[in-house]
Amino acid sequence: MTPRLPPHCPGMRIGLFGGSFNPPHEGHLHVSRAALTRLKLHRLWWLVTPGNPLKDTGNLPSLERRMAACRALARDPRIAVTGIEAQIRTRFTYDTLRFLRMRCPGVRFVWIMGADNLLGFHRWRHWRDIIRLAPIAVVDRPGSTWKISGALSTQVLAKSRLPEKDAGVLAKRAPPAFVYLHGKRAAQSSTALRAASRSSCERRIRPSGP
Ligand SMILES: Nc1ncnc2c1ncn2[C@@H]1O[C@H](COP(=O)(O)OP(=O)(O)OP(=O)(O)O)[C@@H](O)[C@H]1O
Ligand SMILES: O=C(O)c1ccc[n+]([C@@H]2O[C@H](COP(=O)([O-])O)[C@@H](O)[C@H]2O)c1
Repeated sequence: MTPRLPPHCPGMRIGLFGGSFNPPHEGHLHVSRAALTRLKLHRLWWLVTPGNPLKDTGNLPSLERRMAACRALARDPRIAVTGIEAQIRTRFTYDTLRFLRMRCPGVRFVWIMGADNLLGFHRWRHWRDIIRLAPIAVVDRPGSTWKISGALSTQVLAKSRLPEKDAGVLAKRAPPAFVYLHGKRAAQSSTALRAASRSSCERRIRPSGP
């Protein structure tokens, strides 16, 4: 199947924001707005993963369900919700970036992720090659800020780090190029939302006492 991609053209600056989105939440919107504004992007594509290769995906809702929830939340005309990775039959960012670079010549892609993902980035398949395929922007997240300085990936990326004030030119830089975006942080997480929905469900089914 030839994947259908959101509208794009050479010269466009497009952020790629991969995630499980199980479920999507305000934190995803916060990252999206920060990336669009501070990196001066024209568009942001949410890449809803068929399943993170490093997570247990046994209870992951279907791609269709997660994409529908993403569409309901991301009501910004600059954000496109996509299932590109399922269409090209991969779960690996390296494959996705290679595919998109080949398929969309002239488009300036930037890989976007939260700081927690940077901590485990050295476990991603071909992570050192990913760094050469697209500039990377990391958005700060509560719980990860102070830990990232010790991360192997941060140390490798340090050589290519731009000062935060230059974030607006990241998309035009040849990779490797990296920026860490501080500022207002969002505390929301899918884990917390899943836990909240489990406990409200348990309260509903628990007998109400003697
Ligand atoms: N509040 C947040 N602040 C910064 N980045 C975030 C935030 N929430 C999610 N992200 C980033 O969004 C991307 C997709 O994350 P994901 O869909 O797994 O959400 P999550 O809240 O991290 O989920 P989970 O709690 O299940 O791990 C990742 O790069 C993650 O770091
Ligand atoms: O390519 C990899 O090896 C790899 C390993 C772990 C995560 N990723 C990608 O990281 C993105 C964020 O995943 P998640 O589950 O933290 O939302 C998502 O696009 C995953 O496909 C990619």
